[in-house]
Amino acid sequence: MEYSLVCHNLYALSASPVKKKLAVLGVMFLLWVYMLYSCVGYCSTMPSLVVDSYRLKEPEYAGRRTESGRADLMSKLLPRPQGWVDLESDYDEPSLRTASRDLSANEVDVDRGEEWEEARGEQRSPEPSSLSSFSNGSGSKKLPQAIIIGVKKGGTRALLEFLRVHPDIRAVGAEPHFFDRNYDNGLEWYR
Ligand SMILES: Nc1ncnc2c1ncn2[C@@H]1O[C@H](COP(=O)(O)OS(=O)(=O)O)[C@@H](OP(=O)(O)O)[C@H]1O
Repeated sequence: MEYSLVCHNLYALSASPVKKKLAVLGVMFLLWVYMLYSCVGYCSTMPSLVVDSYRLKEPEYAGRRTESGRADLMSKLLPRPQGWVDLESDYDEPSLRTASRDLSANEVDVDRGEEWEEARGEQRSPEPSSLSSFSNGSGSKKLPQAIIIGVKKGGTRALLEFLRVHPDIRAVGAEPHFFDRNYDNGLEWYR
């Protein structure tokens, strides 16, 4: 069909100036359609940049602008490495907790991935109160459950920032220097 149209346009070239212009326009239109067609085909072969709503069910988008929301999103988007150590201790499902703590049982990761995601989803909803209580000072004061110790320039800040991404981990903003500078202030100060 395109071939006959082109022939027709070529024939028209020898007719009159108006027909010549129409013929040129026709050829240009065909070229434009061809380019558009090629472009659409090329775009459809590109990998999609839209994050698959993979496991991010609609209601879970709520709160993505909060710190815990961003962290939750990151933890869902980043693949869990083999031998992932689950630092949380308050998940209800004992088998899941055992699995995530067992560094040698790498094979359970694949099978338990879905359970892990589900457990996280269930645990997230009552979560915001903990962070907000931390920021407004209304939360209970506790001694730390983990301490990062390292020499200067040993990468402790990087480790802290990686851990801080986890929504269930809270960390003080600045280094408290309890053991070297504030030990005399006692545990009450440390809380
Ligand atoms: N994974 C890894 N590999 C190599 N280097 C790393 C890594 N993580 C952190 N870093 C570098 O560690 C430096 C910061 O360490 P600290 O956070 O312990 O510094 S500080 O003493 O608390 O100020 C800092 O080095 P400088 O940029 O030279 O200061 C970081 O770039």
